[in-house]
Amino acid sequence: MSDWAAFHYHDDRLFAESVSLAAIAEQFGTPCYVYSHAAITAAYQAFEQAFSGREHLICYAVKANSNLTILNLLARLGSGFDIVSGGELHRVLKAGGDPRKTVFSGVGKTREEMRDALEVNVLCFNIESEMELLALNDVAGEMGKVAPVSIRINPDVDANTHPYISTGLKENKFGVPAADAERIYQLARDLPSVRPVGLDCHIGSQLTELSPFIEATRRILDLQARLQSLHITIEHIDLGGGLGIRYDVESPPSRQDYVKALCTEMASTSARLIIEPGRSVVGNAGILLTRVQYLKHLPHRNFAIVDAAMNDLLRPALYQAYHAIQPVVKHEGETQIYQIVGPVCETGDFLGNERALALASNDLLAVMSSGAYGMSMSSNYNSRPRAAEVLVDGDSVRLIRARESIDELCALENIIV
Ligand SMILES: Cc1ncc(COP(=O)(O)O)c(C=O)c1O
Ligand SMILES: N[C@@H](CCCC[NH3+])C(=O)O
Repeated sequence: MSDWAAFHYHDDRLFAESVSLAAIAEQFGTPCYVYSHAAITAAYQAFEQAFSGREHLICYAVKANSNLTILNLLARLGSGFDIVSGGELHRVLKAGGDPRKTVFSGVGKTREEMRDALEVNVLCFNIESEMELLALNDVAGEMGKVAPVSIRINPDVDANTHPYISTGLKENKFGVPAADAERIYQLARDLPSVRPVGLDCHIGSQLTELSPFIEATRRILDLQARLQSLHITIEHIDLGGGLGIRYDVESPPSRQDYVKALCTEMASTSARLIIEPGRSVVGNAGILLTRVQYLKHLPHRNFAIVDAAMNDLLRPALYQAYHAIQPVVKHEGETQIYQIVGPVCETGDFLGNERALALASNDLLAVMSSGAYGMSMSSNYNSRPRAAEVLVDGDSVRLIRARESIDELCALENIIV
């Protein structure tokens, strides 16, 4: 399935699989995230098939989209998970995910989160500093356990992506410098309650070329050889996530070419290959459905004020990220250039700039490529309840997260007089 194939026009009306988005807006209201079961399945299976027999594990990065139904769908497809918090661990377990196929990443795991993960025997902790290693050794020791660990290496490779989502440069907070790795692995080997089992790196997100992945893999393999000479044997190599998707005119490598390139680099080792894709599994499997409230035609600029905002989809405001915006029903009318903005009281609250559209009040728009880092980064800013989420499968559409109510927004607050 090609990237946007799940969302297609039929007689000028935009559909998700076999369901019209206008019908979804009618039934569930807007703003509403709409995901395609077929697109998620196809993306996952494209990764899976590309390994063609090589020992591997796909650990879907939960942060990209952590809806329980989506995690459950991926778990049933055989996916493992990459988590970065106790909250994400809880979601994986609740969704039926297997903790023994779960890797725990993140620079600031708390001792309580370590305990919870040890309790359920996660596959591996991706350790990001020496202090964290010592803390885990301590926690595991208290529990009478030995924690399996990988050290996340910062390979100092430029991912050529937005600076906020580049993670593998030496100035980034992630991982340990390659120069310190041998010493930290020896420490891990000698500590009583951790056991080094893997090597880990993740250089950034929305990468559109293979070369940084290849460069990072080579540096990791070099390190594996140096560890072997210290008699530290690595059972798995986790190369993280980061494969980009098409938002606009990008042409990232296919999932197949990406996996094949990693497998080629890894041909000399029998270590199991782990990848942690997030965006490339769910990004183009979701859209944000929103309705135009008001149009404001000014001499110098036209605004379309829609009912979704930066609290629903933060990426444009945070990274000036581009998301295509398509009419749900194409109609006649004068095409004008609009800034598509939300109701939030911030000038940075926009979903798209300079978009040529023929619009009328009450029109529906689809903000494309919103399946990853959309709902999972949403907030209640301006006391706006979070959007509903639905999953389309063929001609069926089901609510997978109800729209939040105003009462729920205040539920944890007390008035102290
Ligand atoms: C450790 C780790 N693994 C995996 C991912 C998933 O990345 P992506 O959604 O770009 O595939 C991220 C986010 O960039 C991450 O920080
Ligand atoms: N939130 C980012 C990706 C961050 C990846 C987290 N390591 C985005 O929307 O593009």
